[in-house]
Amino acid sequence: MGAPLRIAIAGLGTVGVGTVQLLQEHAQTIAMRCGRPVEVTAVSARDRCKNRGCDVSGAVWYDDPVAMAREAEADVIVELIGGSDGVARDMVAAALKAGRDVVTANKALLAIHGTELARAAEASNVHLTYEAAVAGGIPIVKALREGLGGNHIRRVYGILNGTCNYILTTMEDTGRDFDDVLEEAQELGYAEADPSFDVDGIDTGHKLALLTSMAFGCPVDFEAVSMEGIRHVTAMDIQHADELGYRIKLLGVAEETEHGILQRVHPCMVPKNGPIASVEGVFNAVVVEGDFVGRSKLEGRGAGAGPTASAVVADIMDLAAKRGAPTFGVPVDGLVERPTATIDTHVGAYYVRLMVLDRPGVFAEIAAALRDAQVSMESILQRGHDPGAVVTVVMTLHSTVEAATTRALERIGGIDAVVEPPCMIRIEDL
Ligand SMILES: NC(=O)C1=CN([C@@H]2O[C@H](COP(=O)(O)OP(=O)(O)OC[C@H]3O[C@@H](n4cnc5c(N)ncnc54)[C@H](O)[C@@H]3O)[C@@H](O)[C@H]2O)C=CC1
Ligand SMILES: N[C@@H](CC=O)C(=O)O
Ligand code: NA
Repeated sequence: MGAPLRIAIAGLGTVGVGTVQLLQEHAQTIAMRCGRPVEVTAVSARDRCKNRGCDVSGAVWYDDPVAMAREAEADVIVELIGGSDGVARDMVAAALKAGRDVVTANKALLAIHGTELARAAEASNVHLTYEAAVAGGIPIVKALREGLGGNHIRRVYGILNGTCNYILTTMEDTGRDFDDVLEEAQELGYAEADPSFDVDGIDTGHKLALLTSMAFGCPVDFEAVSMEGIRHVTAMDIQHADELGYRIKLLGVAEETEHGILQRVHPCMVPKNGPIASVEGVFNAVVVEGDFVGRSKLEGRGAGAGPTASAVVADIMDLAAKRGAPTFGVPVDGLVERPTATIDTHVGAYYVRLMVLDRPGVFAEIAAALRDAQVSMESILQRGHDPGAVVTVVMTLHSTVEAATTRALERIGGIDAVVEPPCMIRIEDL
């Protein structure tokens, strides 16, 4: 048995406590598989006196995680605090500068400062690993960097946020309200410190930016991700989707297109019998399409203490066993800038829900707007009939370039009788 791998953990919340518990519960198995034990020698969190249900009394306590990253007697620094700037960024930078390997679950940090931090890791000849940061317990970082490394990847997509998938499937199954289900996801430890990151698609965007870099060998470009969340999806849309043969999922999609790499996050209607629709609750799924492997799908829990700790510990074990890869699959100087495509070049079909005053002539105005924008309608249905009152109109549109759909919907939104901005959800054959 080799010398212990000493680790210092900053952040003892949902993921930090889960990680300590896993390391303690499976200490023997981990030591056997790595050829050396893993010891937690230092910890840092906000409140030293808090009872967390895990024993860290054998570790040195630091009030300041940055000092811990610099000074602790540790080989690996584990950052489980969160946030793209402030203390998380400072402590990761300090650890890398001090020549220590870093494990983090922080996708916000890497999506924004990933290239700079990967460069710092290379300069110190250490590793920066982040399996927990993308799709929680699913080993997608390892799969992309290693298992699928020989492929030319054309598209990577999936359900990357456990909170949103939990909200959408619970709303669908129980008819409960958005806010009520979000609160439950927070209690279960799924949501980000600021849950708007989850429900506005930002967390999915962070993860997608990391997947894109690994899949396409380009620098992380979070700014290029088009993001839309699930706040505007109503119980009515979920019901309509069901009637049309779809389920609604928040997807992140990164794909090679004729205009460049398109990174997009938005709710989608996917066929009920397809491989994405069946992914429920806190589960995530990531699909990778490679030229030699074809389509490969990984599914598992995307959030919560246990699954996330599983991924953090996998990274720690790789470091203990001296297995490592460049942060984004190739050294930073080998990452190649690619042209980026914008969402208005996306081509696809659409579901549109309109709230309109029930009066003659409205359909003609809608049809004219679609005609002038060269958008072809597949179906239109008015739900209910109540002259002078507001009724729901549901349309599906044939495959069209998004710029045209946007143009048509802007005009439709301006029609007097249309009383709310149109709700548009993309339809994908995934
Ligand atoms: N909860 C989840 O399911 C998942 C979370 N993550 C990521 O893991 C990280 C941690 O998330 P959670 O454990 O859920 O958060 P949390 O809010 O439960 O825990 C954060 C911890 O950081 C500590 N902390 C905050 N500011 C600090 C400071 N200035 N100095 C020292 N300690 C400080 C807090 O005391 C707390 O112990 C985040 O980056 C999150 O995005 C990633 C995958 C899944
Ligand atoms: N808030 C995130 C946590 C994991 O990354 C999610 O819900 O997926
Ligand atoms: Na993962």
